[in-house]
Amino acid sequence: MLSLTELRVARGEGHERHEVHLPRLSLAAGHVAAIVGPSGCGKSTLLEAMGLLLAPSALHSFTLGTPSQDIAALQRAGDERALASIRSRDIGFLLQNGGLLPFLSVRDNIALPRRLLGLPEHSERVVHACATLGLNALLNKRPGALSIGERQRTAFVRAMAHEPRLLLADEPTAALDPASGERLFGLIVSLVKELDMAALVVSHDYTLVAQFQLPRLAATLTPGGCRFAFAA
Ligand SMILES: Nc1ncnc2c1ncn2[C@@H]1O[C@H](COP(=O)(O)OP(=O)(O)OP(=O)(O)O)[C@@H](O)[C@H]1O
Repeated sequence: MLSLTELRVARGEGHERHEVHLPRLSLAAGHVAAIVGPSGCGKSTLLEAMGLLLAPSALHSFTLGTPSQDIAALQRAGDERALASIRSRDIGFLLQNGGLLPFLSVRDNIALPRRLLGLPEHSERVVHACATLGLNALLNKRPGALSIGERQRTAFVRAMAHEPRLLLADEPTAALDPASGERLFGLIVSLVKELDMAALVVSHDYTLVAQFQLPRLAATLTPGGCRFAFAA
């Protein structure tokens, strides 16, 4: 479902340059992996590169979906149109700051990805996710009137509303209490199975990562950066 080799992505310049290296990653449909590592090692950078928000400095191969799309070839060819289409249709991104549009209600923020793709607005999975995460009473509010945890839950539902092939979530439980965090992790794991998608979740919550038995893509510091590999 997702297969990638030799991804390098750099942040900063000169002696502040920090390079993230992912030698290989393979994720089967229906699986979730956690990205773990110390603050500043490059977890968000890795997620942004895989979400096609940040151009890699090197990439050998990157395929996604069934039938598979050759993302590395599109990047080499500079085919921005095809990459933008994959980004909006096949990838769901939950950013660390939520990234909700402040002038839209919770309902409209969640509806936006489906609207933009011309999909029917009603989705049983979205209705179920809103109910599971306790968002039903908040649907008419704007993000400015929500707590950070409520924004995070809304951003999660928006990221999965169009049923992407790949879900990328940056610390989705950072602002949640333990019970809400567990509900959100449970929902991610069950949705990913149900929809045969793949997901990468950056998390500092090792208790949840262990509880859901997620494989860990862990950081090792290297001179000038950091390398990610599955931990034993
Ligand atoms: N826009 C940017 N320009 C330059 N350097 C950046 C930028 N964003 C991040 N960095 C640097 O890149 C490195 C990796 O940052 P990144 O945010 O990916 O780490 P992280 O592991 O997600 O950290 P955290 O757990 O604190 O969120 C850090 O050294 C950071 O200072």
